[in-house]
Amino acid sequence: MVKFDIISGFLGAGKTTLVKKILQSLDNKEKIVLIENDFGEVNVDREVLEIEGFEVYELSNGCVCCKLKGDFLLTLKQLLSQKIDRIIFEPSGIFILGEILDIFKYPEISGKCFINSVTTVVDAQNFSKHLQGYSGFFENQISYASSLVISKSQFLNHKEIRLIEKELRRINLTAPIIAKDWSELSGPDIKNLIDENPEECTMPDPKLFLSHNFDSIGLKTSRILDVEKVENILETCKNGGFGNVIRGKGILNSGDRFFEFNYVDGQYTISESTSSASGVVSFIGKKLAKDKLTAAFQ
Ligand SMILES: Nc1nc2c(ncn2[C@@H]2O[C@H](COP(=O)(O)OP(=O)(O)OP(=O)(O)O)[C@@H](O)[C@H]2O)c(=O)[nH]1
Repeated sequence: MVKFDIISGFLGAGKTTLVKKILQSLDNKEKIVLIENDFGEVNVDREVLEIEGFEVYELSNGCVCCKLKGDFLLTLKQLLSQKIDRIIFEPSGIFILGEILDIFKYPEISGKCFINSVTTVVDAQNFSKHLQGYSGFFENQISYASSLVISKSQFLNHKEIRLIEKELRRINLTAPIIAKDWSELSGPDIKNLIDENPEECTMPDPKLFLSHNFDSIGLKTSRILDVEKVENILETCKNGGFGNVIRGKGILNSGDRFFEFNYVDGQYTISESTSSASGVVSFIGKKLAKDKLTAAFQ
């Protein structure tokens, strides 16, 4: 039977970062494929993961729990006709697990594949903001996790982390909670996350409905943009000049090198990229000023 591992978490929580760590920790004799679902029109994560040499199937411009559910079923059927051992699935940050469970009841899927784990990444830095602002998605993702992993814990003190753990335990009574700084996570820590779950995955009531009324914009650009220019754009995001930007990411060309940017709720980083597939940008938020964002990058 093919193992199906879900790495869930809200926008910008750290799913792709954890997927990379998981892939580096798993037995390299296993044939593993990835399904990346991005709410935006352009799938930046695919570019990031393919650089690392992994086989990635992309589902973009919507969420597999609603608009892309049919595409998800087709992709799954196609993958299960091949000889593989494990599928790692990174859903969009606004994914509702219950909405795809019926797919795992079809005999052609259930006879070949089972949900092995649901790991939810919880962003420590934005915990209160996400809990208050997007509680439907946020609590749903936490409550059905078989493991919870706190990301960006190094930005908070011990007491703040304990409070987050307490809140997580209120929402999910049983899942192990991992709050270590990710630079200290060992290979076995990561492998245990998805393969040693003490509890069987508890499956949610599939009737929960949450409206995906988020805006997104995906752009491809051949423009040469230097880092300072992109810093200015991200500062404008912070100040609300492009609407309410929740998440932004991209790979760009500064002329002599490629760089990646990551924007999550007012914080951003810019780092060097090994990608040669540059010129991709994606933003998700509410009431986005799409024309202004397009003009900034194109
Ligand atoms: N310092 C630090 N940064 C982290 C950690 N986890 C994630 N990040 C950063 O957070 C940003 C978002 O991480 P991703 O892994 O792309 O998050 P994601 O959940 O896949 O984001 P979506 O694309 O919205 O689905 C990146 O800049 C990461 O480097 C962490 O534990 N520590």
